Amino acid sequence: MTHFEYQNGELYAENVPLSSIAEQHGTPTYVYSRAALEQQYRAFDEALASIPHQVCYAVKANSNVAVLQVLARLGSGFDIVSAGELRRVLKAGGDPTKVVFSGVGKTADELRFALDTGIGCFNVESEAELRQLDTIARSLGKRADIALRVNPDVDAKTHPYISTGLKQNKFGVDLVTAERLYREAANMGGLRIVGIASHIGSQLLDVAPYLDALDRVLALVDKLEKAGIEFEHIDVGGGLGVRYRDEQPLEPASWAAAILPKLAGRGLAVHTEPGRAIAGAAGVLLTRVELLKQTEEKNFAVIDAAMNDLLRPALYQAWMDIVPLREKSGAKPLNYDLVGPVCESGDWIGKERELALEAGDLLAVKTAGAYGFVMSSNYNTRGRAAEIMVDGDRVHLIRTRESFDDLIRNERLLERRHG
Ligand SMILES: Cc1ncc(COP(=O)(O)O)c(C=O)c1O
Ligand SMILES: N[C@@H](CCCC[NH3+])C(=O)O
Repeated sequence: MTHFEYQNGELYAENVPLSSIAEQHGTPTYVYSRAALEQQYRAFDEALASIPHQVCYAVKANSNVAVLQVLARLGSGFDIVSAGELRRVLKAGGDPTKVVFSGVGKTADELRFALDTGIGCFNVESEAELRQLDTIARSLGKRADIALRVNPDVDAKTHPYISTGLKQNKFGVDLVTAERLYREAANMGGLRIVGIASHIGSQLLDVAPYLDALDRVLALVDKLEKAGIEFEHIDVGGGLGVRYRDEQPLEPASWAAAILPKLAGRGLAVHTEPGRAIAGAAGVLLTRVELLKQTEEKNFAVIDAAMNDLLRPALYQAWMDIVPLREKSGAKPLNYDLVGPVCESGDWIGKERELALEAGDLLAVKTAGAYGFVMSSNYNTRGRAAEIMVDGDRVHLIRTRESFDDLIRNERLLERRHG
């Protein structure tokens, strides 16, 4: 069930008409549904209920502290990739012992901070990181709980920019290196082996690559267990896709039903790191038509949301659904390219859409809750959008729109030269 639906020709978020939010808070504005976030988190939690498990929401998908707070209250763990994300989790009241730290470039300061915070697991992505973590942990008189992120070299059949489990990708360590490193890690005084991890890509629509990756990872687990190395958990990563257009994504329940038999009888807990599948359909981006512009070739609708607000179309040629906040009856649709005001030809949000538009119309870009606001920038000195959380009939402003003062606050004029 979606939490963004039309009632009497008006698009609602839960019990609130989105046009009232656009009128009160302006556009562009991201709007999230608390009920949708909760529903998706619970879908994963329940899908894995038959074995010990931890759902670690991938913070990078949508890191607003109110979003994290909603999930923390349900008992979610978190997959982080920076100290900044860890600070957000802590601010949101997340339990540090349920945090896993992924990422190919963790700095010494980040490792120290995460050790001091007592996070649940470091998902180590290289030999250099393994050695550095061991050294830092020993210098602090601690032992870091680790998993190696294994790169199983499987094709997740997704956009090349969001595929992560092929050997040409920068993520993780290959299976042969992982075996050697586990044996070495077992003798490192600053480390404690607790798990093994893999994450093969994002927006996956098929379970086959997960099963393929799992077979390869479990073969390594078997080898290492024979050598006396024991694991408490296996982290199967995130990556489950959502429907942007006509994709048929797997529900968490059918995904879990496919992978869990492979883990039966092993005594391993399972961790997963979904981002998009929890936050994607829980958000929309509200935007207004600034003006219409006809050229010889095209009908353009210039809207007030641009690539700096929502990068996915420009970066991945991603198709995202764009719908009016108020359905119009009788108006004749035309074929529009919906473009933003940024000075780049790649600045479009949708191409060749049949819509009946006038200046001032309000629109929603759907399924924008994941990799939306988090990938926004200040390009063209545009402030970042506001963010709103709807909860039943309540509307919470969870991030104010960035003002011009916010944008230039940290910049300094050169000091005048003396003499
Ligand atoms: C290590 C890791 N875990 C989890 C995720 C979340 O992916 P998704 O949002 O596709 O579930 C990512 C991003 O691809 C990732 O790199
Ligand atoms: N930003 C990507 C997903 C990246 C996943 C992180 N490794 C997207 O919008 O599809």
